[in-house]
Order: sequence, then C-alpha cells, then structure tokens
Amino acid sequence: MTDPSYRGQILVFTTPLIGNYGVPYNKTPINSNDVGVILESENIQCSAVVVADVAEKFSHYTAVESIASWCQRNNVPGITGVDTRAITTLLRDQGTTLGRLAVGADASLAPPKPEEYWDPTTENLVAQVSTKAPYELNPNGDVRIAVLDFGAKANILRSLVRRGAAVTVLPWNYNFNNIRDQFDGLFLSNGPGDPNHCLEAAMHLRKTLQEWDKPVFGICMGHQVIGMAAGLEAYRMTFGNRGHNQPVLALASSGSIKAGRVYVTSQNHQYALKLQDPFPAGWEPFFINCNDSSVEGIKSSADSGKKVWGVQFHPESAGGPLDTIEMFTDFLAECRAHKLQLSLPTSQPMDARKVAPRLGVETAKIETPRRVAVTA
Ligand SMILES: NC(=O)CC[C@H](N)C(=O)O
Repeated sequence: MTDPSYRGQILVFTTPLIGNYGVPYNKTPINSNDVGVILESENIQCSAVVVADVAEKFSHYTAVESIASWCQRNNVPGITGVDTRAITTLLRDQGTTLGRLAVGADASLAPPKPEEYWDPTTENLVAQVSTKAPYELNPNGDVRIAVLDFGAKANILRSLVRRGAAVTVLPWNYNFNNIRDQFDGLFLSNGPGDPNHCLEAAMHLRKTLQEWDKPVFGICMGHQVIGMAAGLEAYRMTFGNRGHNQPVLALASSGSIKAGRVYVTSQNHQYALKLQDPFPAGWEPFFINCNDSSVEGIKSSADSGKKVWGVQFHPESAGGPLDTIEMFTDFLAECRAHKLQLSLPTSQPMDARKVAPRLGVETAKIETPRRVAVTA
C-alpha cells in the first residue's frame, strides 16, 4: 500500500484476512545511512483498499495501530465485507478496470457512465510522487550512484545503501547529463502509471547511453524508460503482473544471473516493453515471463561495450522472494570495477529460442499476454 507505483489504484486483496499483523511505526531514527521509513514510503499511496475480512484486532511486536485507523489517518477509504473472489474473477476476465467504492444510498444509484470515472493513467503520476529536490543518502559510500526517482520504493534505496553506495536521489526529469561526471553509476527506479508520460526522461537517457559508458540499472518503470530510450515500445497489458510468485526465465547470463534458470519474482506492473524481433542493435532480451511470455528484462548486448540492465520485476522485493536480490551486488560490483578500471568477466549471450521451448515458453512474436481461463 505504500509502494508509490500503486498511486491512483484501488487495491483488491485476494488474501481474505487482511490487517491481523497491524501496521508498524513507519519511521527509522534519523541517520544518513538509512532511508527514514520501514515501509516503502511515508504514506499510503493507493487510492483505496478492498478487503474481504478486515482484522479489527491485530497482533505483532512492531504494530502500533490497525489497518483501519491507519487508512483513516491517511484519508484513504477502505471497504470490507465484500466478495473479493467475485471481484477477482471479474478482473481476471476483463483485465484491470476503472472502479469506485460506493456504500449506503450511493450504492443503489445507477453507476456512473464510463467517461465519468477518474482514469489515473491520464495523469503524470510520476511527477506527483517523485522527489521535488535532489537529496543524498550515505554520502560517505565508496561508489556514487545517482537515482532517478520515478516513485522509488524505499527498499530499492535501502538495497543500494546497504551495499555501501553513496546515493543521490534526483527528480524523475532531472537532466542527469549535466552532472553525470560526478557519478559511478545511474539507477532508474520503479514508478506509477503509463511510462509514456516519462518520454522526457527517456530522451535524456538516450543521450546518456550514447555518450557515457558507466553502468546503468533500472527496475520496473526504470526498465521501461531504458527500453524506450533503446527504441522499444511500451504498451498497456490487459492483465498486469502482480504478486510475489511471478516466474521469469533468464535468457542471458550476467553476474549472479544464469541463463536457462527460472527465478521467482515480486511484481507490480500494468505496462510492459514489446518484444520485437530483431531487438534494437546493441540490445538483447534478458528475461521473459513464464506465464504470459511478456518481456521481463533487457540488457545491453555483450558486444556493445555497455553495461546496462533493466528488469520489469522487483529484485528488492519486500515482500516476496529474494531470488534476484544479488542483482544490486552485481550492479555495484560493475560500478566499482569501472571506477577502478578493472574488468569483470563478461556475460555469456545465449540463444533464447534454444532454452525457451524446453520450458514451453513462446518467444516468437508475442505482443499480448495469453488469457487465463478461470473457473468459479
Ligand atoms: N512498479 C512499477 O514501476 C510499475 C511500472 C509502471 N507504472 C507499470 O504499471 O507498468
């Protein structure tokens, strides 16, 4: 609920009982080596929550309040006692949809016309959640990383800081090219909404990628912006990938990632990069989703002389599996190696088409995810 990528969304929880652990005090002691919060940002970011059965009593050693009082304090509406399985079945059939919460007399009125619903994707949500001014974390770290903040989850910043990086967080549309000489690497964060609102950032990045040879890593929205800078197209999926159990197949080896292995990942996205054949020169697909064959990662090709990676999933998870957490270590290892002018073993490219069919994954020309049939 505090992940800024959920800005503007009504979340329907499929787990029936929500809130039994309560909500922790969401501040860490002031310390430049920490990111300041326990959760993913200071406030609740989603627009509303829908829960089958909300727990009024909570129990956890870090809990200070119930989910209901937390929502109330943040002015975020929630509804409970509804059949979330029925809503889930509907959403699985027609895809993510615009919605509203109505109770009492409002619920019996005729529903609004489609055009009367607020559509958050028409807005630049990234501009709403990104930092307004640059700030630093862990200034004494040994590698200097600039983070373009499209709505960064705290655990991404934490994952960089815990590995010893000095992190400078910049507004999403900051022209990094003006200050790039001060940094050893560039990171592009996750963020809400349609990546096509971030073309300005993609244009700045295109110049960076043409003229700068230091490592670049992006997650989720950051990955989509890297893809757009590389010349790929971003499209809206009917069924976004969400949850903590999304399997992705690695098509190339790089650092801790081994080609041919499936990693279980945490995800939260509605948009994806289109798989195109051939890929833009200098780029190759890095991961694909084993359920719907959507693009889950791209990387600069081994012969491009660049070190650039983008992943659609969340290696930092929180919550979720830690299968790919070492990608942060890999990124910082490349930044340190570049700084010291060492060279790490290069990644091994491989032919995706040789690996994927063994796992029943189509890699041909897949533009829209397969539909999943759901029986009640
Ligand atoms: N978590 C994210 O960064 C999401 C990226 C983008 N807003 C999407 O929905 O696809």
